[in-house]
Amino acid sequence: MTAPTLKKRITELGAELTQRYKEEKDLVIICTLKGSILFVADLMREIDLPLEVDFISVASYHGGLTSGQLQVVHGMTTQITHRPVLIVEDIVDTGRTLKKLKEMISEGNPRSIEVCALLDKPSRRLVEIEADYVGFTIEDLFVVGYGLDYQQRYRNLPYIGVLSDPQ
Ligand SMILES: O=P(O)(O)OC[C@H]1O[C@H](OP(=O)(O)OP(=O)(O)O)[C@H](O)[C@@H]1O
Ligand code: HPA
Ligand SMILES: [Mg+2]
Repeated sequence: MTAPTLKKRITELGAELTQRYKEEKDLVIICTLKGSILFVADLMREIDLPLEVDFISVASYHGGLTSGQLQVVHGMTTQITHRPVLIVEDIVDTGRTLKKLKEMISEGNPRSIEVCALLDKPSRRLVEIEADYVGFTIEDLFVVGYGLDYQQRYRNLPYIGVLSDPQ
């Protein structure tokens, strides 16, 4: 996925989300660190509404290729009670991260919780969960770039590519 392809799709997602949330007040965007930082930075500039952004740090891949235990490394401070929450994720793979995250966030009693994921790998799903807005549906390939890492590398690539020969 080239940088212009990403930009075009993110512009579309931003317009869709602007329509979705325009009647609501107090939108909170929750970005999952670290993978979603580039995506949220671009997406929030395409949402033409007042909003608040916060970050939550959860890690399940621990830098590698396979998903393990979900760890909350850094929580968020924003009050989300009775507010519409949009979780922004870079990728939904097995779905474990998102499922846990949604459970945790719903404990804060928000008005609604929706998920916008840049990438969706449905063929890898191990738990039942779907994002409400998806940028691209992809095959079962390990991808890097535009925030996504392999052992903490490649996040700074401006495009998304397939990791060809993981070491
Ligand atoms: O659907 P799953 O199989 O749970 O995988 C998806 C999650 O895994 C990755 O995070 P990671 O744990 O690698 O942390 P990072 O964002 O800091 O790279 C990715 O950013 C998603 O949050
Ligand atoms: O394909 C992927 N790439 C990088 N990080 C990931 N976390 C889950 N799936 C992936
Ligand atoms: Mg990672």
